[in-house]
Amino acid sequence: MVIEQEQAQDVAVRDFAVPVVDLGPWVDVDAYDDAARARVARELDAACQAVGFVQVLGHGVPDAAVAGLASAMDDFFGLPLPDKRALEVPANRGYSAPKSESLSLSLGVEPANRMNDFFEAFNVGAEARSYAGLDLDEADYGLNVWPDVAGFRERVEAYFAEAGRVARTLLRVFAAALDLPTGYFEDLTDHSIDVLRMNNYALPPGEITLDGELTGMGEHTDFGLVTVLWADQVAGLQVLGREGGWHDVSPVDGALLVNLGDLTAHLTNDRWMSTLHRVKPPVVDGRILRRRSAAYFHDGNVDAVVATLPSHLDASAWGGTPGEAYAPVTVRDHIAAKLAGSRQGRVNVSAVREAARVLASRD
Ligand SMILES: O=C(O)CCC(=O)C(=O)O
Ligand SMILES: [Fe+2]
Repeated sequence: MVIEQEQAQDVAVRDFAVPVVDLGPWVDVDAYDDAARARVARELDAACQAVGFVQVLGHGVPDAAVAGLASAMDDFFGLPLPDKRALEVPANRGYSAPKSESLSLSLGVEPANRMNDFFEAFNVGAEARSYAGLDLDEADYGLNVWPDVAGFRERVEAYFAEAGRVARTLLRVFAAALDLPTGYFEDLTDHSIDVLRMNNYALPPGEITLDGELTGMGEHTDFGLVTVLWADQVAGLQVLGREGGWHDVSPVDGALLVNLGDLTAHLTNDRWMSTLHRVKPPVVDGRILRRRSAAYFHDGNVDAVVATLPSHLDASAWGGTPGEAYAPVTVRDHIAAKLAGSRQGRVNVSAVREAARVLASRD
């Protein structure tokens, strides 16, 4: 019996793959028919159930926008540390120096070791004033700060607009995949808290003493509805499979990774997965290979209440408890609880289901 279980585990590890979905029919709408769009919705539904991570092609983001983002990141992260630290601000914006965030605390789990989260990041995002005509509070959104680097803001904003378009397109496909009208999520997202986090995984030059196993970014789930993740092809990203093992993930040429956040798990009562993931930078001769990624978080309107969809209240069909649903939560309260964990070192006791999965994966 034990051997059978081990063999099943081996097969699960071998067969793990992040599905590739071509979004073309939803991006280049005139070139495709409804049947093609329905097919994409079915593929996305299957991927969201099985893995919670997808690689999307046909997203329509020009190569030049991605190249511009990457070069802007290189220019910024190449600055001397004091110049970068001058852009540290209290809100979820600006610069975060290495080891200043602890993402596993956002789930209520103590980091497995003290070398956790060896990445630096720079965040920009939607500001309350981006949504003209709505009386929104800047404190809920945050104000951007920009480095004094020629063309940085233009390059980052160009990519930000493209990633936001992809995220909004994905929510239309999600609605179709969930048998809802395609505009269903617009009320939840028309003044969405969106943040682009540019990550740079690098150790300072010199010798490093490894204190336990090195982690680039601790295991976590993303907070919001959906994340559009550009990552270069340097190994490091790992995602937790349904069977409880960690798997390396590297995007195919031209693909953007997409993963679901907690709020989508809330909506679908865990039929779709807010998948745990982490980054393990490869250490070669005591040095980390540099790795870059940029995560566009599409989190939803600050005042939206996210509740399980009426069609998803009975979770028994996908292995859950009949009638069990997540408690409705506002986007504001959910994000605040998660950020208090990752940025202020406070354990987030409300993330019970995610924390249980992290702990199970360490056994
Ligand atoms: O670096 C990566 O590939 C993942 C980044 C990530 O998970 C995040 O920023 O939330
Ligand atoms: Fe993430």
